[in-house]
Amino acid sequence: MGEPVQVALSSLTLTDFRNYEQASVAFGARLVALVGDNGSGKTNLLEAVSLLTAGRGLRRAQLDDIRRQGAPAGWSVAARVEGAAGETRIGVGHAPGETGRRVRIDGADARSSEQLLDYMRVLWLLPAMDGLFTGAAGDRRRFLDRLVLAIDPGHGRRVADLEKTLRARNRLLEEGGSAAFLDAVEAQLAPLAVAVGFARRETVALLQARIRQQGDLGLPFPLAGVELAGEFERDCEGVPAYDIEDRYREQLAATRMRDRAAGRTLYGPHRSDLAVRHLAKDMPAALASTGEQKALLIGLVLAHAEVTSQTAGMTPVLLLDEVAAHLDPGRRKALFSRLAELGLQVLMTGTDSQLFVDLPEGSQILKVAQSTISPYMKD
Ligand SMILES: Nc1ncnc2c1ncn2[C@@H]1O[C@H](COP(=O)(O)OP(=O)(O)OP(=O)(O)O)[C@@H](O)[C@H]1O
Repeated sequence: MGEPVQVALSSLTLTDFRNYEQASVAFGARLVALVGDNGSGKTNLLEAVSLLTAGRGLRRAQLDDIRRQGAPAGWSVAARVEGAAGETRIGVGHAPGETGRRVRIDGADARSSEQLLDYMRVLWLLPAMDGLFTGAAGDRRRFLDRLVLAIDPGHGRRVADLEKTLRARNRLLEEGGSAAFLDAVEAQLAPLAVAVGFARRETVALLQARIRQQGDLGLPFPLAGVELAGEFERDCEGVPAYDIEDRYREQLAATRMRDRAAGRTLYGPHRSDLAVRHLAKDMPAALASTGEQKALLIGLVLAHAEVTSQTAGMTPVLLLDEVAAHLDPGRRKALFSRLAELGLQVLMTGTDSQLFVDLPEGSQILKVAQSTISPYMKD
């Protein structure tokens, strides 16, 4: 496979987006640091970029909550992205009363946000993800689905359809729907479950392979062992897809009473988990120290960025919110040089420009203050 296309945003314009009334920024480098005080709008800027891809963005916010407080009309984010097709103008927006997010590509309305994945893949790490390994399985599953989405653009739609169909089954159970209706819904559910499970397994296998190779790179980030976990996953091991589909349908039909009593479907890929281990210590990631957990997550995201570059043929854009602040200077430097080696565009935030002194030559430091973004000048 050839070299991946290096994808990068060259500009971003925000209109009535969170704390920004109108702000524009030109990105002149792959590694970009955003420096600003607490509450200045750094994460909001990353959120704007995270909305330029399929999904609900890094805060999973309601579309109308994003609109700048007091703004009379809707919000929008417009960007220029350099990639295989040269420069493409992409944009998203929402106005009060509209049901979904509007997506524009080169001046024309796009059918769905999935189309944005043709131009850019985006992944993020946030302070809220510090507890990912110790927290709820649902958060890890969502994180995994985001990893899958960057590699396999159809995954978002499949997961959304799976969730919708599960809700339909749960509603039917609750309302005492007929067996025929339940049969029909379960017949829809089974292939979706198989497709979602299969896409997750593929991504996890690619990550496992990449992480094994990362061992040779000598990076100061511990290697993460990743595995899909859960009853459904266990039952699927070594079973051909068509058998899994049949078995899942049978299982659903046999557990209607139990699921009705529970008020939800208790078995399926919607209950799967991503099990992460600290390989060198041979222990679950949840038992590693806070710093080790952060480093594990960074290692995982670096491996994922490589897998995305290879499988999608384009480098992903990474959003690293307050990641630098938690690393010692040695690890920070190692992270910066690895990001530069991988040719990724990375937008990272911090409250202190000192955090970014070791950025390689040619990186860009921007200052975020009073809802404006400007080149950083030393005081
Ligand atoms: N819809 C909105 N309208 C106006 N302002 C908003 C809206 N939503 C959030 N804000 C404000 O945007 C400001 C910037 O938030 P943001 O999370 O980007 O800060 P930050 O620079 O990342 O700070 P920190 O370093 O504390 O994480 C906050 O003061 C927040 O109250």
